[in-house]
Amino acid sequence: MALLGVNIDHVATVREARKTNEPDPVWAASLAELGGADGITLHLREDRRHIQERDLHLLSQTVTVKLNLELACDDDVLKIACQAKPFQATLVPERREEVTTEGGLDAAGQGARVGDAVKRLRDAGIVVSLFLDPDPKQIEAAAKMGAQAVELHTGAYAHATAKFAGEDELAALTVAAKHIVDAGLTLHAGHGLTYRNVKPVAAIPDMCELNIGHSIIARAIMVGLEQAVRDMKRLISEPR
Ligand SMILES: CC(=O)[C@@H](O)[C@H](O)COP(=O)(O)O
Ligand SMILES: NCC(=O)COP(=O)(O)O
Repeated sequence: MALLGVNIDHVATVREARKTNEPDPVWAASLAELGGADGITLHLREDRRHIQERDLHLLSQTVTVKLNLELACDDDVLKIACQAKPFQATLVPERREEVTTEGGLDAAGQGARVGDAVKRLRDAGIVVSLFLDPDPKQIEAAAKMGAQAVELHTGAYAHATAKFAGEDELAALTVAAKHIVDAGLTLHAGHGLTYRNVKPVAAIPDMCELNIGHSIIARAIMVGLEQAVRDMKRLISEPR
């Protein structure tokens, strides 16, 4: 069964809407753990629009499950990551103007930059995952540069399922997943997954970890975070 990493960015989004001190993503992480989260994910963006360095430092000391830090291949955040030493780092592309992460990392086209980031993180003892589109050349580049895992970007599948389609996108994810596993890398997936579209992705063979944020936090506003996490855990553990 795939592990569930709960992304708590959007708890911080609500806090930053008022630049105050609530709701606290550190509290949210504890509640997510109580609901059965296997991991906590956070994205320290260059523009600090939600998660702040203070959150990362406190979460590094308090989270008792796997802490997964998403970050760009940027010198400043790489330094912060190497000091905070989360269990895992997932390298992602970033554009200041984007509403959320739009595409996968270009590990094939920016091999030197991404490879250097992988090395710095691994030298600090951090497990490294790359957030990639389901594209064979990207997966091959990830394996060559020493990444240990690939998180498949499920955004195209998620967009399609919102229009009651998604079979082609799911097929592309399934083929890429096999490629990742055959290359000796651990298989993760995430982005745009919801209570409605998660089950087919959770059922992809060898799926090890799903990172889900927006949909869980949206439901948590209605039912509470522990319950929202429990509901998602149940879905990913049920057969398709
Ligand atoms: C990499 C990814 O798919 C997302 O988790 C992304 O990091 C989310 O960033 P935002 O929370 O800023 O949308
Ligand atoms: N890497 C994906 C993630 O952490 C959560 O993305 P989303 O569920 O907020 O779209």
